[in-house]
Amino acid sequence: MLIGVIADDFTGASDIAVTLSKGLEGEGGLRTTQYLGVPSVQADASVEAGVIALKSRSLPVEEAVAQSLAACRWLQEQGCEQIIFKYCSTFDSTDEGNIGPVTDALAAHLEAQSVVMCPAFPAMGRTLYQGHLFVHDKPLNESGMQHHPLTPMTDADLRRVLARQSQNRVGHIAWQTVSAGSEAVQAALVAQAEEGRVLVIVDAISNDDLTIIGSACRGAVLVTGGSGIARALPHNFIADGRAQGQRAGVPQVSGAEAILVGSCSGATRGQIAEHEKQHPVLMIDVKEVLSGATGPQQLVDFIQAHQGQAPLVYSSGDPETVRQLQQEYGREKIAEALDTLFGQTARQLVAEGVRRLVVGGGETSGAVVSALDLDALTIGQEIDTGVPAMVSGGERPIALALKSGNFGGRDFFARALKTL
Ligand SMILES: Nc1ncnc2c1ncn2[C@@H]1O[C@H](COP(=O)(O)OP(=O)(O)O)[C@@H](O)[C@H]1O
Ligand SMILES: O=C(O)[C@@H](O)C(=O)COP(=O)(O)O
Repeated sequence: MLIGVIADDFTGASDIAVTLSKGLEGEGGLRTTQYLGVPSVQADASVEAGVIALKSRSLPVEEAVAQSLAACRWLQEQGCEQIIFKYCSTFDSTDEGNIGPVTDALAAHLEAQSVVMCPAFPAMGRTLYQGHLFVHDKPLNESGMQHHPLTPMTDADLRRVLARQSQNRVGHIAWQTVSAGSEAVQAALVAQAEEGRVLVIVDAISNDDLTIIGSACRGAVLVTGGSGIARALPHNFIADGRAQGQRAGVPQVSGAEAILVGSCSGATRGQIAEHEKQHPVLMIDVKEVLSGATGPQQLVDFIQAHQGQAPLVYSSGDPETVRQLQQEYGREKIAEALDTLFGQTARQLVAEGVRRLVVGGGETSGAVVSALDLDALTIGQEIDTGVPAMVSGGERPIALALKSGNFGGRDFFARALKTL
């Protein structure tokens, strides 16, 4: 294994897995496998990039650090020369962490002197300029992310956000340096290290910038960012003749279907509204879940009664509904109850023969996939930017699409099921 990724959520893991397997246009990427948690066995020798999906974005800091270090050690045991810590392109975190503390711990473990931190994902409108993160034409804190149920983002200056989370000094490499090329970036990283600035926010506003940064990261033991940071990293190994470049295969699975959605993002709510125009949709009443009046059986019954019609169940609410519910019951209590509900529903559905599953939301995907006890997923065709079709191993494979809340076109849900 050449590149090892520690991803802080499941949708983020599949986003970077498809990026590594695609590589640069016309060249191809690495043979990539996504693992669900830290594997207890060795990886298959054919794997060139291994992505470990954790559900650590919203864990207490100590647990997130411990799990990330365990993942890092396993990846090192598999021979990885470069570790990537993948977080969200909208830098989803709280003032306590977990991006800063996890990067601090990985940098210390790997003895990295300066670490690139670049969540930019221009293909999805996330650009980083003068240390400030934008989502299309809005600063992060006006993009809708200020309403996120678990990790509300209220500051677009990532240097400030990171300084609140990290024990290390935070540095910055501005776009003007990036645009001067990879040697300029390398020299700037050395200069930052000499000043003791270990965590270095690096601007990027285009794929060309990411290619320059990727080239500057040749030989770096630790790189961090959104999936965009990985687009040019396979090239370093392919150019050295250490990998051949490959194209993603298309998984084919037939069987019953379900769509489970817990993301409350504006994009996802728009996709649900679009889906509802032509398909059966069930809204979950969160209060009834908390009182025990609604459980997995109702969800399973709905999905089974509408097989073949792309049935969707969702808990998603608008910012005002979420705010009121959280005020009344508490953020963690709701998230835990919904995670349990979606996890149990998915388990029952698979036991009853569902084989094609689409999930909306990172935490929600983590809850669903963890409940299914899958180990490794093969990466297939990209359905929409950052969302691949994936297939589990074993005699009864399951096809999955795990959609980040903010990703996908308006008709994503129906199209995803057709692709699986
Ligand atoms: N109606 C709701 N009210 C409050 N919280 C909700 C509601 N529906 C879902 N949630 C919670 O919101 C969070 C959404 O996070 P996630 O699944 O990661 O989506 P995203 O990909 O948009 O971040 C989950 O923790 C989920 O349990
Ligand atoms: O980088 C991204 O935007 C995604 O890969 C990601 O991490 C998605 O997280 P969620 O929006 O919580 O699904």
